Amino acid sequence: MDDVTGKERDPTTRSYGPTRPFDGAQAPTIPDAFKMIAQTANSTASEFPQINPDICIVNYYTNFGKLGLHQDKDESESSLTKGLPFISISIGDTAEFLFGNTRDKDQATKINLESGDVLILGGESRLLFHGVSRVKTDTAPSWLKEETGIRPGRINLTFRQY
Ligand SMILES: O=C(O)CCC(=O)C(=O)O
Ligand SMILES: [Fe+2]
Repeated sequence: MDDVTGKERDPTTRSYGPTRPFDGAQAPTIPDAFKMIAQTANSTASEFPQINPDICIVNYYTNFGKLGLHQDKDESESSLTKGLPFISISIGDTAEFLFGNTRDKDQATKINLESGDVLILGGESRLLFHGVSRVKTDTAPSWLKEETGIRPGRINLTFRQY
């Protein structure tokens, strides 16, 4: 697998760079094992191009966590024009995930993203509005809690190519 230097995202300016904004630390590379999972998932969605991820955003949601409807459009113009997919992996408690063509949550479609679910938005769906309306308390698989001691809440990883 190619060794692509990771990028850090500055949530304030919504831009990507080689270093972490608050302390200047170099962005680490994405572990090969993580990349492998993302790229294997990517290859099952054969209608979308294959990416070589250089960004992995990790979001942790407590059981009160939410994320408003938004579009992911901070990646390069070329990446967005080509509709390069992002691959999202959910771990822990189930999320109620919304997506739609506008920012209006009343018109959005609601699905559950359970632990282990993979969601891929690419091609024409790359710029869909999406967000998390709630995280459902104590819905993580019991084996996951027992084997890892994962704390309550949800972890989401999204892999992208800048
Ligand atoms: O947590 C999720 O499922 C979505 C995360 C997301 O939309 C993002 O990081 O841009
Ligand atoms: Fe997003």
